[in-house]
Amino acid sequence: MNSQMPERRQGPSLVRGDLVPKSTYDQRLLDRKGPTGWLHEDPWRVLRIQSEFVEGFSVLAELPTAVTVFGSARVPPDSPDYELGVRLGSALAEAGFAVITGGGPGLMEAANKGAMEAGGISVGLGIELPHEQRLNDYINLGVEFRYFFVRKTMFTKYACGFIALPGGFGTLDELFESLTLVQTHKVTSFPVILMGSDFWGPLLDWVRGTLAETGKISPRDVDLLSVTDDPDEAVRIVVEAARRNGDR
Ligand SMILES: CC(C)=CCNc1ncnc2c1ncn2[C@@H]1O[C@H](COP(=O)(O)O)[C@@H](O)[C@H]1O
Repeated sequence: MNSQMPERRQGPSLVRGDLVPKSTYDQRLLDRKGPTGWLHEDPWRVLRIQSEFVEGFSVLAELPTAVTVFGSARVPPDSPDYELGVRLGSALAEAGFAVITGGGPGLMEAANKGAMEAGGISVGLGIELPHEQRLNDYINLGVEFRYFFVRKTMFTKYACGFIALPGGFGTLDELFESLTLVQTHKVTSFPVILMGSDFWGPLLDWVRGTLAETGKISPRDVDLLSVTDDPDEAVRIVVEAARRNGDR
């Protein structure tokens, strides 16, 4: 063998001759002049998604049993629905539940406000949006996510029930995702509660009428939803389900 041949050990491998690269792994790692296109490629995204799960699980794993509250981002503080959200957040906190919301304004803020004012744990799981936005002021534990689907896992994993206040597409998306998880037994003994009977009434009529009557859902599926205007009643439903599930 030619002892003049250049040789390099690279971790577990050995390269000689023309295969010896001009730089080392460390040099390339520390080189700030390299291209950055890989930041936007899928293998790197997968790592970023993984890190988001790791961060979310780490921050939330030691929460007490929580209830996730969904609701409109657009409701102003002087509206009756905001007031309902505050009362709901307080009632949940007084019953010992952490309250998880999407961390935004409107009814998310209302539920966080109620929870915080009642001395509870008020959690905001924020999402990066195209327009500037920060977590609301009534959160004592906040996590910001890049990916909607990672955040949605956190809404479910740490909660023992979902409560939907009035809302638009975002709330409906979260409500129906929750219902599908319950319907398909991906989560068990999980109450899904609608608060605001006037607001949700027409949707429920359509669920009972059109969906059930045309066989798109089973008649029993209608019972997966509870409706109330009373925060204490919502808490009672969650507590009973949590007891059945052995959560508390
Ligand atoms: C004023 C405005 C559009 C702010 C958007 N800011 C938001 N911040 C955090 N979560 C959000 C936001 N918009 C929608 N969501 C998610 O979707 C639901 C509300 O959507 P919507 O307003 O009902 O359809 C919330 O439960 C929340 O999880």
